[in-house]
Amino acid sequence: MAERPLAGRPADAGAASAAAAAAAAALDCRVAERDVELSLTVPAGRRVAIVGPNGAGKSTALALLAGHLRPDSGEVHLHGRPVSSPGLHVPAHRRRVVSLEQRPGLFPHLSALDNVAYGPRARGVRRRPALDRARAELEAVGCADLADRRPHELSGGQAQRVALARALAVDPELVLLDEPLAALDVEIAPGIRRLLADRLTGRTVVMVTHDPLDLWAMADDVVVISRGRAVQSGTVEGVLSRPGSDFAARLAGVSLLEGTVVDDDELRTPGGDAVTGYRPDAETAEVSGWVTGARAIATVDPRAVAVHAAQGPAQQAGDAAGSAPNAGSAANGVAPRSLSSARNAWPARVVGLAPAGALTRVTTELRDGQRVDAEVTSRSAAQLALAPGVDVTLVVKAAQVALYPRA
Ligand SMILES: Nc1ncnc2c1ncn2[C@@H]1O[C@H](COP(=O)(O)OP(=O)(O)OP(=O)(O)O)[C@@H](O)[C@H]1O
Repeated sequence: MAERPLAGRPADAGAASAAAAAAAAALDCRVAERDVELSLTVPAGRRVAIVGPNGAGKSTALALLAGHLRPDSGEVHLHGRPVSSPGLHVPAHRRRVVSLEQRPGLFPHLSALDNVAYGPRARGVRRRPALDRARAELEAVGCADLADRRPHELSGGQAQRVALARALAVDPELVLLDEPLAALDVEIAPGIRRLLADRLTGRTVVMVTHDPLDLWAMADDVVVISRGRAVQSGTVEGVLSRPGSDFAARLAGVSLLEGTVVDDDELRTPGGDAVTGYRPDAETAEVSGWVTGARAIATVDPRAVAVHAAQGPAQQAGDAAGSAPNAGSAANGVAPRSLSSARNAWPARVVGLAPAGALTRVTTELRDGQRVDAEVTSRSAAQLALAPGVDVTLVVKAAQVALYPRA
């Protein structure tokens, strides 16, 4: 089994330094001015994405690894060697760390070939082998025919390819990516993403991104940070299939509801809505976390959510279950029961609409303010006259609501 990135505080200092010594990159430090206190371990050959809301501390983590920022306390290790610790700071240019950012940052007065050869030359490689290496790296990113061009003669995508060649020409121990696709046109980005995925496989990479496509295409593991602290980590699939925060849920494209366990297959939200679903973890050891009164989360795929005019479907759900409907509404503040074991019916209010390809994404709020997105055809959105402020009932099959104990 692959080693996992380790986020959060290690149990003791001995374990922490052992993990740091074994890792390709590790930081366990604090930057007081930014209220950032991060612990992160990146195993060799893994590509770890750091995600989180604006201001969470993602760039700070990259700056600590690159050597652009000194921690107030704690340590940064690269390949088992401390590079920042009390009384020690190895400067950026003496770390074998390269960064790819939104701007390629090529030297404007040098050709593409000389830009790529610059790194090996600066590390003492003789001119001819440095140029040979640069040609091979340009070839590998599909830019062999652009070797003689200056940066201003390259398109944005070509410049980013040359920047990748330049980064890899120095055999870095660690590659940092800070949203390298963010400034590219949507037609260009997919090709560069594939190239990065291909060229960075097997290398040790820490990337910052806001795009879930990047996670699936380029990352092995993901660390979610919030307010300067790591709050969840694991494989991309593990984190996105079981998001522990609203932020991770949005990345995964699902809505997240929190509540407390009331039954084997049901949680209740703070607003009193019953959320009936299925438990993917039920057969595993984590079953122990599912006890009445414990905190729990539900994830809901927006495409599984049907939007109905307020109250109507609750009535229908009750009819379908053959029971007397007792649905309340957002207006009267009475919690409607989930009227059938097969269905959920939640009163909600529309708070936003946005195009989502051929569909319309409807963002709604339950009575306790928790958000649930639904994707409906634009025709349905028009027929229901959906607009911010409109009360609706959301209907979701239990089979499409995944329930988990809260970690
Ligand atoms: N140069 C700085 N001096 C002081 N505080 C800073 C500085 N740069 C960032 N901060 C603060 O440190 C915290 C973490 O910022 P950081 O830039 O690392 O977040 P981020 O997750 O990269 O955000 P974004 O997604 O907006 O780029 C924030 O509170 C921010 O305001």
